[in-house]
Amino acid sequence: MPLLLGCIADDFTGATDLANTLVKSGMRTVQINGLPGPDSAAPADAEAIVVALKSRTQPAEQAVADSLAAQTWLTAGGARQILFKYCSTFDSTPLGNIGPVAEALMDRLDADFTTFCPVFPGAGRTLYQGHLFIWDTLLSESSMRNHPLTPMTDANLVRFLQLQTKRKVGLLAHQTVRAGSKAVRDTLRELRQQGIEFIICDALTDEDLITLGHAQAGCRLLTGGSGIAMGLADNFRAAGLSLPDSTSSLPAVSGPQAILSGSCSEATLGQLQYVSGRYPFFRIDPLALARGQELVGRALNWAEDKLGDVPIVFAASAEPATVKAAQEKLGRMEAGELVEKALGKIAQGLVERGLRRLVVAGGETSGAVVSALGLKALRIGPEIAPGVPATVSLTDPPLAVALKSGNFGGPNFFEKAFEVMP
Ligand SMILES: Nc1ncnc2c1ncn2[C@@H]1O[C@H](COP(=O)(O)OP(=O)(O)O)[C@@H](O)[C@H]1O
Ligand SMILES: O=C(O)[C@@H](O)C(=O)COP(=O)(O)O
Repeated sequence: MPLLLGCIADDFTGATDLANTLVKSGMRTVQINGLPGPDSAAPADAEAIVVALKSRTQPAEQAVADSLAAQTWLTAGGARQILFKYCSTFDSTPLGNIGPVAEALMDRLDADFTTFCPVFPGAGRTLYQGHLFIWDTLLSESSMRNHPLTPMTDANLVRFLQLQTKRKVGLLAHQTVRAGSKAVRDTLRELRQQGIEFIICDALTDEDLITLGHAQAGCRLLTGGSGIAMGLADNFRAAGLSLPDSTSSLPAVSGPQAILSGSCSEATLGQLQYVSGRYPFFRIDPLALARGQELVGRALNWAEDKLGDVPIVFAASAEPATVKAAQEKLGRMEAGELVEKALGKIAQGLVERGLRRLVVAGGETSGAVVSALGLKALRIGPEIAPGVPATVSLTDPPLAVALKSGNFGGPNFFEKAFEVMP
């Protein structure tokens, strides 16, 4: 079966979230971590490939360059449609990177418009009249307003995306989505005739997302959260490209287990609280790292007699006031990088000491850890929680890995992850 769908995810947890949706919709999917070399071949049996980048928080120019390189590779591999995946909470800053990356992809693919829909009802993300809600709360009033790298303080995505682009941004409202795919297609055409090239799409339910997906059969580019992928497999089937059912079984991986967390999201803080006292816990303090304390070595010595069946935890995660204090001393990005580097080195040290089963919390953190470990590709398995699948790395020996987006999962997520992981 040839490659059908090429996806570019702006972070690593987002990539596994999308790959999870694609596998559930019946597409054989492989996740590639980081930019593939221009000469590396696309995996032969994948119908969908998700390239995981760390472009959410890069300078916009770099994010654009990496995204275009990923698109070039995917298109050369045969992808008929490109999906740019960003966060269901639209994580970005007024400077980008969602707008600039979408513009560059549109130009490259010669598309005259593209749609934006971060909606993920399973995780409580809905969009109504252009306003993004997290369950019953506007994005700007949710804990996302305190995000360490991309604080989100405007729930009106039409207004917010307009700050990132010179293209005219408009809205495809929920009434149209409810009216079905034909109404969506007609309205997209009308909006384009009015000179609107960036179209934010309302959606409240999985059904709405499927309608939006069906309406965009054959479009070269679409953008959104993982939910926008729900209807795409149907389009390929309808075009006569029969997809065999993908299997979500993974090879069993046994051995010592650990959790690495750099996520400061509310859900992660609750999940860490749940395991503190149950699992051995080592705290990483960015201020201590900045003072040059050899925390990585200490963490690995501490782990030496604890690595085993009971997961051990390394976490820098902290409440907003503590994060703010560290950022004021070190800088926002600098504090993040210090922590990410330390967690990456700890992950390397743990694998050298026999670690085989790993859960990472946080998108940026996952990017840093997976890159430090050189896990170039992941096979996607069963779902642990909405948006978080169990995966196994295509390395020798394989590692069982779960990459958890900051705000995903219930309070007992970590416990559940080790149960579901193969
Ligand atoms: N105590 C801390 N102080 C400052 N920054 C931190 C702290 N702990 C983690 N960070 C940084 O915060 C960022 C969290 O982002 P990420 O890993 O994407 O988590 P999430 O998925 O929850 O958004 C990372 O760059 C991480 O290194
Ligand atoms: O769409 C989502 O919410 C996730 O797939 C995602 O991208 C989350 O990012 P992090 O919270 O930074 O892990």
